Amino acid sequence: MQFEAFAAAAADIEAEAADTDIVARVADLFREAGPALPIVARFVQGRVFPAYSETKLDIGPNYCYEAIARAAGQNVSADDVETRLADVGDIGEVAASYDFGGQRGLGAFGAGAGSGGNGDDLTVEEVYEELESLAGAEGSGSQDEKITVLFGLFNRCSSQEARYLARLVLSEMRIGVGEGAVRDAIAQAFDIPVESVERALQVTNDYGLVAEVAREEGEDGLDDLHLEVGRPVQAMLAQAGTAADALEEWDEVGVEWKYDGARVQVHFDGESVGVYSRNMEDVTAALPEVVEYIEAHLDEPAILDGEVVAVDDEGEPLPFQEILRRFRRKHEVERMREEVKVELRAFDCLHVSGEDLLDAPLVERHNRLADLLPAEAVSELTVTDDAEEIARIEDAALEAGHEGIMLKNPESTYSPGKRGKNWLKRKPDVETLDLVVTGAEWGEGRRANFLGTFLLSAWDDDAEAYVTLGKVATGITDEQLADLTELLEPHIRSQDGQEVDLESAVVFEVGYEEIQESPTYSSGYALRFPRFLGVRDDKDPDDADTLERVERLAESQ
Ligand SMILES: Nc1ncnc2c1ncn2[C@@H]1O[C@H](COP(=O)(O)OP(=O)(O)OP(=O)(O)O)[C@@H](O)[C@H]1O
Repeated sequence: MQFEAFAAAAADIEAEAADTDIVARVADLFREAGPALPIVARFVQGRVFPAYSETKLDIGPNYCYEAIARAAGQNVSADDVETRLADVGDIGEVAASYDFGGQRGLGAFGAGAGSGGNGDDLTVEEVYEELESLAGAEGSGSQDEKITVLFGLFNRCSSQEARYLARLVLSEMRIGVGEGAVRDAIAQAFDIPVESVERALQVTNDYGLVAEVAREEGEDGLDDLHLEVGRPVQAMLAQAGTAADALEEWDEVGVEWKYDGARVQVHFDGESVGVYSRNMEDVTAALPEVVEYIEAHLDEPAILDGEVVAVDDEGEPLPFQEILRRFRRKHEVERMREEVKVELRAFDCLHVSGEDLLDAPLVERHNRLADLLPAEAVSELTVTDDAEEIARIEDAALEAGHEGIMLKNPESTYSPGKRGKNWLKRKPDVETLDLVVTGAEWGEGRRANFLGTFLLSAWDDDAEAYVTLGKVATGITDEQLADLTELLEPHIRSQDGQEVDLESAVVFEVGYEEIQESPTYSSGYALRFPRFLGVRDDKDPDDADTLERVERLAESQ
């Protein structure tokens, strides 16, 4: 495909406003692209190489300005280019403003310039090959080489071509084509259901490949694409959520500790290990412990998802920043290794021995994972419908120095790159409330001799009275119940069946997930999912939180 035709299409696309028109125009471009289709499918998003590719252009803006200046002619310097850029703010526009064709033949830097003027037959494939060679240039003199290659390209560009070449090189394509638009355009161009294209993109992460397979082999070909060890896929992501949300959505909840480390995808082909970061960069060299651990313990080819955590000498977790230090100082791995130890906590398994598990339910994937590695390297997954148990796991996670918990739909498949509702991250209560206990209920059965459920209140200045906010029964051990009963019994004012009325004397610190407006309690608010955190022995009821603070917190949520 002529680069001029690509540039013309890019200009058309840029001029479209509506998403459907953009998709339609991109689909046309894909149909016209011929053998250049895989390249065009990336260029149109401003990408030269596939997202997972190790090859990066890695060219500083200054080199691009220099190349443009050289192509523009002897009177133009890189500084001039930069000054113009400061005025217009778009490198494409700056590049398009020079008349490269008119300058041709001045050619002391003639690389690649020989053939032409405007309308030169520069093809998309040639642009790609040149950029690939440029990305490969290493060592001393490589920057000069890069400038020369780029100069050669600009020198053959019309003004429209220069506009999109400059933007492509500096990763500033910005013609309004995102991943979703390319996905939809592939589906439209080759008449394939969007879901098939989407799935193929998830497993390959390669827009060029998917576009080509869609055209050549249709839906069946796309369905035949699979995960490949060594080709990272995007990580499944989480939304913020609460235990109450999870219990409302699903019959049961898969609960895991949320480790505070760095996300990694571990690829093992049976012999060697590749470790990729959340944005799919190869971080194998920075994490030799992970490589050694996998080599020593994993017997089958597999793709695992997990977190690397930094630990101290006792194996206690260290803050996330420690891991970042490892990534930053990757040239000093051996020394850093002495300073900051890292360990893998795998929590998912995407592929084992040639079998893709993306469509298997979480519980099955986790079982497969548990079969592959020693328990120490695998997250513990508890499936439960019990709010108390979730609270206990959260307490244990925080106690062990971790960030909180993850709540996962046990039935859910693995969706790469999706921040959906099947994974919820629950971080600990940011705010807590100190509330006065104004009532309680006697327990039942084994707990009949203990006060069990506690009514929580805050002082309302206007009403000059305590108003109720909710009842807490979660987060309390049997032992604590005995102590609390002993503490509160002397303050019982009256009793009606199971329910007791208490004088204001004891203050509880409680966590909660949300404050909702609600007619259920006399304050007009209700705490969602309140949890007992402790008795504030150090506080009198007068020092407890007031309705005013509750109102403020409710507003700021
Ligand atoms: N057991 C676990 N299961 C899934 N993710 C976990 C687990 N433990 C720790 N994590 C980390 O938590 C992240 C989930 O939150 P999210 O997808 O929003 O990522 P994030 O944007 O990096 O958020 P955060 O800053 O909260 O980690 C994962 O990317 C992973 O790095």
